[in-house]
Amino acid sequence: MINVGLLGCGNVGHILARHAENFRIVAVFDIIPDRAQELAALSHAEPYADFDEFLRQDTDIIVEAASVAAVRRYGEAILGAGKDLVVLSGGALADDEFRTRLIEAARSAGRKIRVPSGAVTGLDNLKIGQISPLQTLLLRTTKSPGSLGISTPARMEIFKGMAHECIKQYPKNINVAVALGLAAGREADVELYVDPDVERNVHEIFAEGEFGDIYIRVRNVPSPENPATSYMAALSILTLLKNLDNPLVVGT
Ligand SMILES: NC(=O)C1=CN([C@@H]2O[C@H](COP(=O)(O)OP(=O)(O)OC[C@H]3O[C@@H](n4cnc5c(N)ncnc54)[C@H](OP(=O)(O)O)[C@@H]3O)[C@@H](O)[C@H]2O)C=CC1
Ligand SMILES: O=C([O-])CC(=O)C(=O)O
Repeated sequence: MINVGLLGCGNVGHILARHAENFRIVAVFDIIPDRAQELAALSHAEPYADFDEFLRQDTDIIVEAASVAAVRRYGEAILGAGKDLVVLSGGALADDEFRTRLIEAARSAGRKIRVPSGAVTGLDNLKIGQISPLQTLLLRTTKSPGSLGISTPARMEIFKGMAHECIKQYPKNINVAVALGLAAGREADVELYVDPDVERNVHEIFAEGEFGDIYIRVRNVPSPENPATSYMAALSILTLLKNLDNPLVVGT
């Protein structure tokens, strides 16, 4: 059984706790200690208000489901402590200098940084872009205005540009764009829309290269406690944890 340390006790943290079947959450940490206490009670884990103490616990892997800021603040320490790290807030890796440092910390410690597919599909074979560069990589995301704290009567484009700029402006909403780029070996262009007529978080991926072209549309059900976060993101981490020890690896 894999011992997991959970960094971030919000919406995704709760879904993981409710479905912890082939792993055990042993330690939890959140910037808000009451949230850690509450989730610890639900998952039979120990809550920690002190991050260093959290890190000293007997965990194999730390799952980050907190924020871009949390990855930046704690990522290197987690790897340095000899733990693997699952990064859901992959937007933190848009910063070249930080990403290089984090990868170096993982290499030195002989550990892995795992970026789950999160709220999209297709990361597996978009990796062919690392071999045969993609000419086009575009993510068009549409969410409800309320999930971004915006009010508008009609569909509205709120961002158009590169992923590393978009994640600076919307760090809780477009981590998927950075993950796409990391998989494909080139940064994604992003168009971000809010639309009062959508009830789902819609991610459309357009890619083109020597291989041909791809169009993927993911129409995600928002998760119950945070409509900006798709339920699929939590399922993606559960799947990653389920397969960690599986000798059979399917998908590129
Ligand atoms: N890659 C992907 O596909 C996806 C990524 N995400 C990302 O995953 C993360 C988790 O999502 P979700 O569970 O819905 O978010 P929530 O806001 O529901 O939960 C996050 C929890 O982590 C806490 N937290 C934030 N920063 C820190 C920190 N520095 N140290 C400790 N705790 C911290 C939050 O506290 P507080 O509320 O005070 O900030 C909150 O309690 C978000 O960053 C989100 O953007 C989400 C969906 C898809
Ligand atoms: O959950 C989603 O649909 C995407 C998301 O919030 C993110 O990538 O940060």
